[in-house]
Amino acid sequence: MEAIRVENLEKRYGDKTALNGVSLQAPSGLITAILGPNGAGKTTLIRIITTLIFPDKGNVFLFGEDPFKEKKVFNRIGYVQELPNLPPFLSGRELLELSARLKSVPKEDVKRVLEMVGMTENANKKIAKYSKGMIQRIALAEAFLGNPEILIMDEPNVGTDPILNLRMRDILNEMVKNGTTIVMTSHELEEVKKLADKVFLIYRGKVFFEGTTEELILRFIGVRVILETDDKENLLSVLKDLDYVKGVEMYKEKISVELVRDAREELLKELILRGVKVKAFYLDQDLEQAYERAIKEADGK
Ligand SMILES: Nc1ncnc2c1ncn2[C@@H]1O[C@H](COP(=O)(O)OP(=O)(O)OP(=O)(O)O)[C@@H](O)[C@H]1O
Repeated sequence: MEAIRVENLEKRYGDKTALNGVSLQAPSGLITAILGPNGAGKTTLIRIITTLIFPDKGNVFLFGEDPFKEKKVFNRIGYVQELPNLPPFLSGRELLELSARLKSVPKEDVKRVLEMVGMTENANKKIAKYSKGMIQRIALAEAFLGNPEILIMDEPNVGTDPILNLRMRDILNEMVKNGTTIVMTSHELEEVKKLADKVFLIYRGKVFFEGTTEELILRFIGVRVILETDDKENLLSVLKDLDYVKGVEMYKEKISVELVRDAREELLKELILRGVKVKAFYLDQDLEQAYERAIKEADGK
């Protein structure tokens, strides 16, 4: 069953349409990423799911319940806002203790979440004195309080350093293993590629693509295999004979081979059979390029 279901959401700000009929489902116990260029409608969607704003039309269901009617469902959710605006006069620890009380989470959990985000040492400093990354860490810690069943994060990687990103990946994977459903928006495609089980690409208030990152790559780049060999001549002569090879591009050490269909196995067998010594053979996984092409297609270019 899906933890989050959104049906036909519409939202206008004056004459600006932010959401133009968005439907999506976030499957339970998986990580779903919402992608899209600036202004696509991602934050508007997250704000409606978390009931911070009302939609003009459409429905939201969290565990099958309407959160606009069943406020109790919020005890089961952790939420990280885009560019969190935390009270500067509190320390990180004070904020978390306050949140724990509001969420009816035992105070001891504050220690655990501070450790998770590496903020134990800085916990007693006032938020006013925190760096951007530290604020983000505390916002994440707040969302982790009480082990939420759904974790919703709007651009969690803004301001975070590579060490935290690495740690975050472990934390999120661990949470998912324990059954948490995660929904995040992000412009950090490398993080998305490593984390997301499913992505929704939003463009001008509509879902333009839904699938895995691999499917996004296959649809917008096609099947491209990257080969590395010291035996380029032999390789090229084999490739010339194969009707499923659409194009070949040469780079310094690599050769990119575009296929008309997913004939990876056949190609590898053929190369081995004809004695081409292949050092590396892998699918082109350039999510950034696939994303760029998807946006161009969405834009009708
Ligand atoms: N409070 C508001 N008043 C008026 N227009 C708004 C408001 N909030 C968002 N918009 C507009 O709605 C559209 C969607 O904005 P939204 O913030 O949801 O996009 P986003 O995909 O989250 O963008 P970003 O990647 O830049 O965070 C944009 O055109 C934006 O200008």
